Amino acid sequence: MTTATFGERLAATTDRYGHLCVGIDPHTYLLERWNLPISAVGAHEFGLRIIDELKGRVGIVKPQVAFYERFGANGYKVLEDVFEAARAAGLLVIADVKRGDVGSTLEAYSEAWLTPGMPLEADAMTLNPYQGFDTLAHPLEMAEEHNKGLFVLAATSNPESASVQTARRVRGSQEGRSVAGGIAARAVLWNRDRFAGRTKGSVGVVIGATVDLELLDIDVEDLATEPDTPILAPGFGHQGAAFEDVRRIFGSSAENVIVTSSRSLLENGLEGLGGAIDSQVKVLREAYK
Ligand SMILES: O=C(O)c1cc(=O)[nH]c(=O)n1[C@@H]1O[C@H](COP(=O)(O)O)[C@@H](O)[C@H]1O
Repeated sequence: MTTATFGERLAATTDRYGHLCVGIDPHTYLLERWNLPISAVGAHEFGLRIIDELKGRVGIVKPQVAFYERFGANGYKVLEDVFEAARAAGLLVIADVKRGDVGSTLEAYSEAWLTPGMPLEADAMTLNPYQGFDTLAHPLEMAEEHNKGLFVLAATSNPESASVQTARRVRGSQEGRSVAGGIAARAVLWNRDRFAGRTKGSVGVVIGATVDLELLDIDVEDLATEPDTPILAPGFGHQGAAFEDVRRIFGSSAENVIVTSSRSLLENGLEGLGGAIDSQVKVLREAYK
């Protein structure tokens, strides 16, 4: 039996559980609100309790590594446990690491997060392509080899991103596409090349739900051409985008969108988390009807 690609596993997960992905982001103020210590131990408890609460409700988690990394070696140790618990619970794990560097160094990052059997193995990782899309050669090959996924930052949700990502590239004397649009186009091309004949690609892009797609000149329809390009979409909830607008924002690509949500769920405390998840799942179910 051949192993399913990341894109296929992602589609099976969203078919079963819907499009919500819960971000595991143990901010200091959230650890305080959850009555947990501001330490690796607190971040450990936080992650495990969220995973417990998610079982059977949601299919995808996205631990934000920075909140663990700040506790040094202990932070990494407990992150390994959080990944293991998530995997044991049958969740797809997206390591939110946003790595980017020269190609030879990025190879080591991708070995850490994408190699089967490594302590920090995840199903997918986030990558920063702003040293040039071609620096991603190693993670792209490694993801294909191990049936992993990648999410490449294209149009990020933060307001500061526009100054870089809306910039137009110049081709001869012609104004070309936006920087973000160029990144998205490369991901689409990669999927067409490497996943031809499949319905889903495994190389996704990050497009914030808060961005102005017209200004960026990104046509999301291009991402919904088989093999579809998955979209990791932060910006819902705390950053201002409304969950009910997912179809309006992403059009025919909405089927391939992972709706990620962290603070707007986690601010409800452990007692309120289950209810908050259920209500976001319900709103999304309506939006996808
Ligand atoms: O890659 C990401 O997940 C990401 C990309 C982006 O453009 N914007 C963005 O907010 N994120 C991450 O998504 C999460 C958003 O958290 P909330 O705003 O609390 O839902 C954080 O972990 C961010 O690091």
